[in-house]
Amino acid sequence: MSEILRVVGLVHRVDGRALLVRARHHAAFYLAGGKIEPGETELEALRREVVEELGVDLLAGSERFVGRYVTDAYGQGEGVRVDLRCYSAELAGTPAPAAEIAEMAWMTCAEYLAQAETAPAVVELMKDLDAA
Ligand SMILES: Nc1nc2c([nH]c(=O)n2[C@H]2C[C@H](O)[C@@H](COP(=O)(O)OP(=O)(O)OP(=O)(O)O)O2)c(=O)[nH]1
Repeated sequence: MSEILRVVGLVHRVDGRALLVRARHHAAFYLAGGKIEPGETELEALRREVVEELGVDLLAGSERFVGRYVTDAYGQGEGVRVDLRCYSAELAGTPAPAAEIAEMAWMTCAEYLAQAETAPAVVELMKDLDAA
């Protein structure tokens, strides 16, 4: 049976590079963020996940919808899709890896595409950001 995960992701760019995270036990970097819990708005989920993963809050009112990407989910079994809603936002402090995040990195589109492993939705997003 096919499943679709409703996920929200943070698009935060400085000097042309996007902030990406890599969770423990995963090879690919992707957007900070995660599944939207029942009853939560997309921005509530984004804020909760960013605080958890990067130890920093979003600057209230700075959030902007960037785009929605429906692709195969990264790191899940066959037939699992992700519906990734992406928002840009300013951060109210300096991000640092926390909780299940093993490391973070700042990458251009070209640097992301050169990674040995990538997340399909992030490939699409990075190409769109590069073309904009
Ligand atoms: N945070 C995030 N998740 C993504 C992206 N692209 C993508 O396919 N995903 C998938 C991976 C996960 O299956 C799911 C996000 O779930 P989650 O971050 O709440 O993680 P989780 O602990 O529930 O999932 P799991 O890693 O234990 O399977 O969306 C992305 O850019 N950012």
